[in-house]
Amino acid sequence: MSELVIQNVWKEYGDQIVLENVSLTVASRAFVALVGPSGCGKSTFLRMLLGQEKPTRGTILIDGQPMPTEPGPDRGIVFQRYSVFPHLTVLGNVLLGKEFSKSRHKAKLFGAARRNAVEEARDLITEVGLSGTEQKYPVQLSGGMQQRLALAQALIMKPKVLLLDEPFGALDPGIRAEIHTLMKRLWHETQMTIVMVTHDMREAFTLASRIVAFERRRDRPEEKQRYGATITNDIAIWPPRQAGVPSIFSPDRDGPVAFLGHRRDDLALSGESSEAH
Ligand SMILES: Nc1ncnc2c1ncn2[C@@H]1O[C@H](COP(=O)(O)OP(=O)(O)OP(=O)(O)O)[C@@H](O)[C@H]1O
Repeated sequence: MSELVIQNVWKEYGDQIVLENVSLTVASRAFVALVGPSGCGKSTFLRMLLGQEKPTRGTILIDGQPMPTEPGPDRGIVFQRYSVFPHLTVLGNVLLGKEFSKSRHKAKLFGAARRNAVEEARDLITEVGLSGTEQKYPVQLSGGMQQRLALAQALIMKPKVLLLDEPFGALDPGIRAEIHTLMKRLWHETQMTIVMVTHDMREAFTLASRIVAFERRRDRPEEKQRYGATITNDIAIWPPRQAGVPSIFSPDRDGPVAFLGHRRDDLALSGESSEAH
């Protein structure tokens, strides 16, 4: 639901140039997969989109505004591991964002606000296929279930942009395929803009609307530290994919789109309808 504009971004750590002159416009409701060799700066790039790291040079705009210098509720993130809190139950993990957004220090909700938040959290837990696990702790869940929980935890804040750092990298192939189907459905329902780092090209082609490859163009080993990675390939998936518009061409097309609360308002106005697809 948000456009990201990255303009001539460089990232350096001391003498090391990690990213060199990266420019990229990510359309609203796109699903971009970032691929590239290990250590080329994909996670660093994602952290800049989160607002956790600042570019050394260049600008990042979100919906035309400079990227805030701190993570905020409009940007969610899921990592390969450690996205969820081990000492909180499933319900507690999903509620956490809501609690912090109400009271940074106490992180508690009361009365009707709590009841509404609990209801919303339970709906989301059901949505990601974890119904019945509300009182369990992450250690009692499988890896795939923990990643479903991490998605619910990120989604409760209704982020406009979801950042995924190899979220399914540690999962077995079968579990991964299941969670891919969920991920696609959630993308269509929420119509978020998604940027996902992955090492798995099959995953990139299964999920993304666009694949962007980072690499060091100039690669003289003796000068490696002095060159950063930049975009060397940019592939648009055909037939085009867009959140909210499941494709009839896709062999693994998702079921009907239900919309998770933050439906794109102009969908009805433009006469588009998910039922038509
Ligand atoms: N906070 C930091 N301080 C100093 N150097 C850093 C920092 N974060 C990342 N780097 C360096 O930046 C480079 C890129 O790291 P990054 O984790 O972004 O790569 P990546 O492409 O995501 O790698 P991988 O695919 O292996 O996860 C690495 O050489 C890393 O050591």
